[in-house]
Amino acid sequence: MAAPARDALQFPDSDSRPIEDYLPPPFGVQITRLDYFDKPFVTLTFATSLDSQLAIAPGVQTVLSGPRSKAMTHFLRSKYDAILIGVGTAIADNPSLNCRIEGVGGYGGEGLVGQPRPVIIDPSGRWQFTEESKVMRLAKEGKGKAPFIIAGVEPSNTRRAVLENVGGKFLVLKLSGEGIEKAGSTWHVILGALKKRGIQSVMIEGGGFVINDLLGPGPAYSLIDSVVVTIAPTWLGKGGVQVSPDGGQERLPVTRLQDVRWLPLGEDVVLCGRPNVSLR
Ligand SMILES: NC(=O)C1=CN([C@@H]2O[C@H](COP(=O)(O)OP(=O)(O)OC[C@H]3O[C@@H](n4cnc5c(N)ncnc54)[C@H](O)[C@@H]3O)[C@@H](O)[C@H]2O)C=CC1
Ligand SMILES: Nc1nc(O)c(N)c(N[C@@H]2O[C@H](COP(=O)(O)O)[C@@H](O)[C@H]2O)n1
Repeated sequence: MAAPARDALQFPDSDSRPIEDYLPPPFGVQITRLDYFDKPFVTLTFATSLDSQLAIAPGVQTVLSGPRSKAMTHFLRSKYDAILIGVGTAIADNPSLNCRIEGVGGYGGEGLVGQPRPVIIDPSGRWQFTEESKVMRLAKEGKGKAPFIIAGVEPSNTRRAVLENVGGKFLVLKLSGEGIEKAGSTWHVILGALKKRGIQSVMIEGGGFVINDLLGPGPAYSLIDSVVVTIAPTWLGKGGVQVSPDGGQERLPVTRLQDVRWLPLGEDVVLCGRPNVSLR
């Protein structure tokens, strides 16, 4: 018998229906890609202020989403095989990276059904996690899956032991040097490796480097299937972590989203859209 979900969140069908088209198939729209590359379905999702900032200062966790859009993020987490962040976010936020919607595994549901696999990109081993880091503790408690850490160098035996103790693993990939350009980008390497391990869908939550890199002028932009952005009614002011990819006038028609839907959720608004419509 599953434990009662005391701290679980609710997200009603009336709120989730307009978002479903932007989720991975079979729930969302089936996408036929002309530029065939075997990768998971990718949704870029994050919360920003009115001045396009993710956090009030580098390394500082900043609450932007209100209760309904926060529940929306957790609903999204239940629909993806994996949730991915960069190491800057792991260090700044000590995040849970689990799904706390009522009825998923660990929150009233069975096993770990509906829990995404946390994936942290940490090429040079900056994240000094311990068994008390939230994501590790939740994995131990059966409230989330154990993380995969994408590394660029072999980890120490100590780090490997802590991670493997909770059921996680290191994926050591070549993230620099020769071969990256041939692959397309580091994102091609990362997403290709996740697909090979059976991950069919990934929601990418941030932080600033990750989002700006994916939206920037490189080939990684073509890997994004949908975008779900929460916009909170607040300004954070200069000096924060900004979403503002490198670009230029000539890129504007390419980076404008299509199939756009705006959904008010409490005091926030959620923007859904698709880049790359021409790739389908
Ligand atoms: N409002 C929101 O929705 C969110 C806010 N945040 C905020 O963002 C801030 C963290 O952002 P950043 O410092 O920019 O860090 P980040 O989380 O984007 O991590 C950047 C680091 O990850 C590694 N990395 C990421 N992608 C890589 C790739 N393709 N290849 C090789 N290495 C890669 C690199 O070491 C890079 O320096 C924090 O303040 C956090 O609170 C983070 C996520 C969501
Ligand atoms: N949707 C959303 N709204 C905000 O206001 C945020 N600050 C974030 N941040 C992201 O959520 C992670 C923290 O949440 P959990 O502890 O995992 O529940 C954080 O790491 C960012 O990825 N997101």
